[in-house]
Amino acid sequence: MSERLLVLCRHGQSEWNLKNLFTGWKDPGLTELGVAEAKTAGQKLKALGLQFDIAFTSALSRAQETLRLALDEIGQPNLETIRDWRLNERDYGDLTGLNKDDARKKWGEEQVHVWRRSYDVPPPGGESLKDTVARTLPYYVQDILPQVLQGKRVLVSAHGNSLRALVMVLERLTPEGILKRELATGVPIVYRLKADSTVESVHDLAG
Ligand SMILES: O=C(O)[C@H](O)COP(=O)(O)O
Repeated sequence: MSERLLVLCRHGQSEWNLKNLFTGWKDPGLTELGVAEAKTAGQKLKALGLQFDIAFTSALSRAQETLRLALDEIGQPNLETIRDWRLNERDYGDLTGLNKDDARKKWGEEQVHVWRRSYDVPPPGGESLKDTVARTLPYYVQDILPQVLQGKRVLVSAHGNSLRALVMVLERLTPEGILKRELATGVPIVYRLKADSTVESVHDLAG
């Protein structure tokens, strides 16, 4: 029986995560901690005996670098990898580059939380989670899911909000449910899917 294995992993801490800046489509590299988180992610997957047949990542270097470091740990440095902008972080629009605490002081805690975590309220000039779902979900359905259903073991290295978009669909979360769903940096989530593409099991490798 095929495994129908799908692992989603948010990139390790980036330079802008450390500085607490809205990042979106900007392309900072990983911090030392981010590098360590990426390696730990690979070690955890290896410890579970997981191997992969194909990987997907975004067009941004923090996700690509996380994938490279994790695959080195797993012992699959040359795994076939597909990069696509549709897995990029949500575009944070006019907030990009601003400090998140400064934004809270300027617009208030509640407004900033709505921009960061609501389903359909976009930050000024940027993408809502709904807009992000509108590009990541078709990509998942057309390019990633068929590989999983064919029995390929799939690893996806991407971003907090592009992965929240997929988690919302996989875990059938409501717009209220996704509000509270946080993805930690460098923590793989291991899904096994049923033949009908719904989730059979989910295992968050935090801690
Ligand atoms: O783009 C960013 O700033 C982060 O990667 C995700 O930020 P968030 O947790 O504020 O959505």
